[in-house]
Amino acid sequence: MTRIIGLISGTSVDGIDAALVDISGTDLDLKVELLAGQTYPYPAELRESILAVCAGKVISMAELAELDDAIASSFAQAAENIQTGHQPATLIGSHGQTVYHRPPIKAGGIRGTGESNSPLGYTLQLGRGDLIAHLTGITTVSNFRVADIAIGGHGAPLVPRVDAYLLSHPEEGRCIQNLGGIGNVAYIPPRRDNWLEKMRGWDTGPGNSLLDLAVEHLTNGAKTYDEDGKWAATGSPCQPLVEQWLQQDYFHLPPPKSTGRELFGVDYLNQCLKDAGPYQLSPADFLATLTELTAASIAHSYQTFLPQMPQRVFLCGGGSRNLYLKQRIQSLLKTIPVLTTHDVGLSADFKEAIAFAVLAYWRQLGIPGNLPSATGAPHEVLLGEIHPA
Ligand SMILES: Nc1ncnc2c1ncn2[C@@H]1O[C@H](COP(=O)(O)OP(=O)(O)OP(=O)(O)O)[C@@H](O)[C@H]1O
Ligand SMILES: CC(=O)N[C@H]1[C@@H]2OC[C@@H](O2)[C@@H](O)[C@@H]1O[C@H](C)C(=O)O
Repeated sequence: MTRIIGLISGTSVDGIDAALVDISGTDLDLKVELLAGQTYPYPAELRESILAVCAGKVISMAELAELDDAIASSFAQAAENIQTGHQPATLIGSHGQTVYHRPPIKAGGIRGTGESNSPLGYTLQLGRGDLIAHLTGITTVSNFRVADIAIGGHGAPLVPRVDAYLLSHPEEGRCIQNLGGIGNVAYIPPRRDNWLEKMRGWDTGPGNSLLDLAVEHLTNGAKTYDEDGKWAATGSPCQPLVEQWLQQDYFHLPPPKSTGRELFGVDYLNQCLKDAGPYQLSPADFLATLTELTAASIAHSYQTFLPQMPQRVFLCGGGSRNLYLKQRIQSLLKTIPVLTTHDVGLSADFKEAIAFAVLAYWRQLGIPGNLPSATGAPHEVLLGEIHPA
């Protein structure tokens, strides 16, 4: 048994999710016990700097170094805090903070910004692992995405392989749908024959990113998200707009595919606001329409790209707390029950942090972490760089 800390700040940039776990086994015998899970919000100024860079703000190399280290220091602090009252961990798996993600040309081609002739994708997670190791005195694995990108993959999503070993079922086909800033799915067929090869995974598109940006816009920054989806629930979706938005190229691109705030960010929201102009929607109707786009993009992608529909869907990530979004996904998936991973014993809030603890553990054991059918990489590869304490 190994005690490990998993750390991630996702595309919502709401703060650092930290999980302290005990891990044993390696694949089908993999067991994870969550000892502690916490979200540590970023200091407001740091969050603003990160969001500005994600939205394309130009900064100097010196400012980049400063931001990298400020994020690493916050991650190290989160690692210290999560161990309080527990025996210390011997390893940290730190995803860091994505500030830029560009999918590879061959495997997808739809890029938000920064066109380049390079066939390889490009991804940048700040919060360097060497500083986290230095500050905590704990060996840290970081930079998980680059090895998959280097062989032509998307470097994302990486959680599906962990989902496979923690959430597969002998007879049931399952979709594990993460609703973070961006949404992503892992489809796990029943655990027989070549089930791992038959798995699928991709980024479905917006999770909470457009909703959060809209709430911030509609409240002049007073609120950052629609708690439990209560505001959207008082409105009605504008169906013609949803149909129009669903025509967008990304939703029709076959997986493997990945995306980020470069596409589903501020510019995208501004276009949505422009498109909505003629309909004169109330704020609640506008939010309900964005929620419907999010739900419909997920349901349509299952219907279009899965070899068969799952028997059950398990939501995770912050958006699984948005009851209106959950209800809309359920309604569009009709008779397929929509639950949360919490219902089968895995924290819906800390699953991603747990996953990066598992990926660090696999890295140390020399076990590959990517799932080629989800990232589009030609083969499995070891993920992450090890920074000894
Ligand atoms: N009670 C709630 N009601 C509605 N939405 C919520 C609630 N709690 C959290 N959220 C949403 O969840 C978001 C955070 O989710 P999460 O931490 O899973 O995202 P992330 O990890 O940053 O993103 P990603 O998975 O794309 O990397 C918040 O920005 C908010 O939109
Ligand atoms: C580049 C990047 O940070 N991608 C994130 C993002 O947030 C959700 C989705 O887009 C997913 O592809 C990925 O994160 C999770 C942790 C993953 O790799 O599985």
